[in-house]
Amino acid sequence: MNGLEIDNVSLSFGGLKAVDGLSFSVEPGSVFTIIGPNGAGKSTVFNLICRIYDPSQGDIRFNGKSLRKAKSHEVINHGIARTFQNIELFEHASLLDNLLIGRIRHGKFGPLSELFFTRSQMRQELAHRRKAEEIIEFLDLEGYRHARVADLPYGVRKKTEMARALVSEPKILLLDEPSSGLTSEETDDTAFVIEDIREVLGVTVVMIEHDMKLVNKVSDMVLAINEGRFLASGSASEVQSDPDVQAAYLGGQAA
Ligand SMILES: Nc1ncnc2c1ncn2[C@@H]1O[C@H](COP(=O)(O)OP(=O)(O)OP(=O)(O)O)[C@@H](O)[C@H]1O
Repeated sequence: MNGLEIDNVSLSFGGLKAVDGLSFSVEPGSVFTIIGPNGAGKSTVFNLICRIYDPSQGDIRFNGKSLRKAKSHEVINHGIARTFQNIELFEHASLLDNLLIGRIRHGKFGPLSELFFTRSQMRQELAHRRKAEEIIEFLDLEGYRHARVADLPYGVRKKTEMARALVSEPKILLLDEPSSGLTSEETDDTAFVIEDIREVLGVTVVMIEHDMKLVNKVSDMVLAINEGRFLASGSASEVQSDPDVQAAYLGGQAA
């Protein structure tokens, strides 16, 4: 199957089943949102996809190929990029340098060839810069190109993290709570950005999100989980009106 498949995956931390026999699939070209109360296992699912954790059972496939043998740093070579719940950038580097670091998977040269700056390396360097500039323009970040990330407002840093993931030209982008810490105006802007990522760049989006307004606006498909297990899936409104989902939110902290 094309797209991302999570097939009967489990992972425990000591006695706690963080993900428990979970299966779902993500259609290419869609925006797929995972919701669930705090501690439901959402970020653990992302960490399993990105090979930060190894599942104790089950398989994760992307375009039919198992990711189980991939190392975490190789996941990007499969066309999977992500952002984090807590922004993870090189704070003391400029926005542009952070984006150029995000191009690493496209580098074809070994350390020795770095000593000799050949014509093809120059062409590659130019291609990296062009891609970085294209994404800067796409996300309206032109004014911040040379600013140090640590000096940027929170919302812009969040966008920078998205940009850093996008310059790797992923097929699928995992967004961990893209609206967290944003103002409602910035969250509205994020909805447009996500739609453009899908429509203009043709990138599939899988997102973890608590803000139901954003979920309703952009999601083609929503999956609700609780205690690491499947609760419901369907359209945003179907999932939100599901009695099991409502009970899970009432049982825990509301999202
Ligand atoms: N590295 C870890 N070691 C031990 N327990 C962990 C670890 N990571 C997550 N957990 C536990 O696994 C469960 C699922 O955590 P996870 O972070 O995936 O939930 P979540 O749905 O992303 O929550 P939130 O919405 O609060 O971010 C929680 O009970 C959490 O405390």
